[in-house]
Amino acid sequence: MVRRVLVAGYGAAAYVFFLVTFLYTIGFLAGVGVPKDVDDGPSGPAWLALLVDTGLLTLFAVQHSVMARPWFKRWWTRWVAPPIERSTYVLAATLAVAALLWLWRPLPETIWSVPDGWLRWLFWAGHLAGWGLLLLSTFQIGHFDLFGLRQVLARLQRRQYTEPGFAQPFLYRLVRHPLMLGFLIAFWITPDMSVGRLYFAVVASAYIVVAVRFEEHDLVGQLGDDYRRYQRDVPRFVPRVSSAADRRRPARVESR
Ligand SMILES: C[S@@+](CC[C@H](N)C(=O)[O-])C[C@H]1O[C@@H](n2cnc3c(N)ncnc32)[C@H](O)[C@@H]1O
Repeated sequence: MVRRVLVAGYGAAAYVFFLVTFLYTIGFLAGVGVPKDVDDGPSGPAWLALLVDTGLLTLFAVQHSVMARPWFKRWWTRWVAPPIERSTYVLAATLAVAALLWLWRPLPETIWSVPDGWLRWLFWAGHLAGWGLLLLSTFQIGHFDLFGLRQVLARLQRRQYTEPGFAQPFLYRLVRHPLMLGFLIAFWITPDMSVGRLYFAVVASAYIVVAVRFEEHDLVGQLGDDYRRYQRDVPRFVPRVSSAADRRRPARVESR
């Protein structure tokens, strides 16, 4: 019993840590409500800022990509118990983000700044819509599974955990990667763009384009022709202009 409670506590702590860091990241990129944002930090030569920032982004990319691969999961679940595997992944990813937020060096020169007025509000609305899309997408494919909470809860209740499986709810019938599209929108639609923010957006967007290829490679491995059909029918990031009836009709993918 004590062990199961500890497992649940670990999962809950990892989730809370993620949530706080995620909210801080929104403030960090928006430059609102946080003590250190993307344009704050120690001043120094531009080459040093680029070196440190590239290292931090690379750390996140490597952690995220390697630990998400099926071969890595098979390997490390020999040591990490399956109920806490996802929470440990979330913890590692959050630590990599926290390091980035903490150690990021600014390049604050302005690239663009939308003047006060309706256009600036429009940019803010677009920016927030990106974060909203991201959050909504997590709920469409199982928010609490994605962040490891249902796994530890099942262990606490001595239930067998079953993965939610491949889903095609509304957003996933429009594009294959709505969650990543949310990130892209939040990175690029911003009323104030500095050199540092632009560098972040360029590198993070390039990483997203590469990371979804790895993810799709794994999904083709798991689902075969069903996923290939989904790839053919549903665009990667940019929704097709089609009728509402088309969108209601899911591509034929059975389960993961
Ligand atoms: C961080 S989520 C990102 C999902 C997707 N790339 C997106 O941008 O919306 C990554 C996890 O979602 C899973 N996944 C991707 N598409 C899915 C779908 N349509 N239904 C359920 N899980 C999905 C992947 O297998 C992976 O474990």
